Amino acid sequence: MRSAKDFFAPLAVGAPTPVTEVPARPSRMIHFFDPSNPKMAAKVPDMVGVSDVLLGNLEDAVVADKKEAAREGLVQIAKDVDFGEHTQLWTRINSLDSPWVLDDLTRLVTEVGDQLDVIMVPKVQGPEDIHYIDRILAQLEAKGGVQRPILVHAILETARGMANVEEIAGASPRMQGISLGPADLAADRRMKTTRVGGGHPGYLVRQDPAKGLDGAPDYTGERSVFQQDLWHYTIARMVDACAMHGIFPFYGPFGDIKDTVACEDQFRNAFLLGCVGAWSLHPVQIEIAKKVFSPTAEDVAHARRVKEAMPDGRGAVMIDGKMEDDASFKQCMVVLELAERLSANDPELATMYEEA
Ligand SMILES: CC(=O)SCCNC(=O)CCNC(=O)[C@H](O)C(C)(C)COP(=O)(O)OP(=O)(O)OC[C@H]1O[C@@H](n2cnc3c(N)ncnc32)[C@H](O)[C@@H]1OP(=O)(O)O
Ligand SMILES: O=CC(=O)O
Ligand SMILES: [Mg+2]
Repeated sequence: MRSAKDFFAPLAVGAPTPVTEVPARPSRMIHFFDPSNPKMAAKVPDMVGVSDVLLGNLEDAVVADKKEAAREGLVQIAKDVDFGEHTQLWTRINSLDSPWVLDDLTRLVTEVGDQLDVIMVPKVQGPEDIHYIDRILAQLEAKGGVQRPILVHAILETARGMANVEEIAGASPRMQGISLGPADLAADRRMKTTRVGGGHPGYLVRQDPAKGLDGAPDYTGERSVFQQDLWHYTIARMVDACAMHGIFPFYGPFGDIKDTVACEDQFRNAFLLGCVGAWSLHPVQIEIAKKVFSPTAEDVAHARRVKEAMPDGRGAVMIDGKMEDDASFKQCMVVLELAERLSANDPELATMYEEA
């Protein structure tokens, strides 16, 4: 562990100074595209301003013989496309034990380092992986003359990464956030699922049997079942680790593209638990994330009323029959700050909140 006094010092001569606070930029959806897929790549310019984050994926879902094409495609996109002020460009590099990662980092940082906001690192096992990335990024930033530090986002998708999540979150001032990677995590944990995120009909609780006429349980009667959330523990723990270190938690992929209803539910669970965004794998998921990860007009209106009733955030008042005090005031401030930040980039949202 570095001492507190040199935590924010650059890790290579000539590298930019690390940030002391992670910028809170709108990141409701991290939209994945494969830069080696000409159809997807061609859509990137039109998605600027539509998606908060566009991520050129180099890892899983890109076949081995397309790895170089994906890397070069992303370099070209970063050079050609103006991402403007409101859309960030991220990449997901190959895993640290893969034959591609060193070239991913070297090529991208030295060639288009100033265009890249965040590098997502898959299968992070512990703080040592972030320390490795931290140092090599500093060396490459110095070599490429990169002006601002590239931030790092870890995917939580191994049991060991899960066990080390707090240390991962605090491993470097570059840490921007963490995403849950439910597909790899399920495999690594040896869960018996075959899906990319979301729930499972077999993971449920069943109502107790009613009593029969003889007072004994009637095991033949109808009983309600309630599907449970496979990811509750993991997301909640990730959210705490991120909040503790001032970085941002995200839900990852939802693979059932056609099930837009369950996708919205999964995203909303993550939002309510504290996540700021989720991955979008298909254009249809961008709108779902935008809807879910923007506070509702109703919540914004309520938060404003609480703020008006308690201008200094202290005391206790009744609003619509409910007690509000310092703690609910703070929750309202979280909602209002997010609404303000999002509406600064989104005139439609700004109008919706004005009219709320
Ligand atoms: C567990 C993990 O690691 S998850 C992260 C890794 N996985 C990914 O990144 C997957 C990204 N997404 C995809 O590859 C695709 O969306 C798929 C394979 C899921 C579905 O693709 P398709 O069957 O082509 O979907 P569909 O036919 O509905 O596509 C409609 C159009 O949207 C385009 N499109 C689909 N996905 C995307 C995308 N992510 N970004 C941009 N455009 C896209 C298609 O190219 C197609 O274009 P066209 O109308 O010009 O032909
Ligand atoms: O990379 C994401 C995952 O779910 O695995
Ligand atoms: Mg994965």
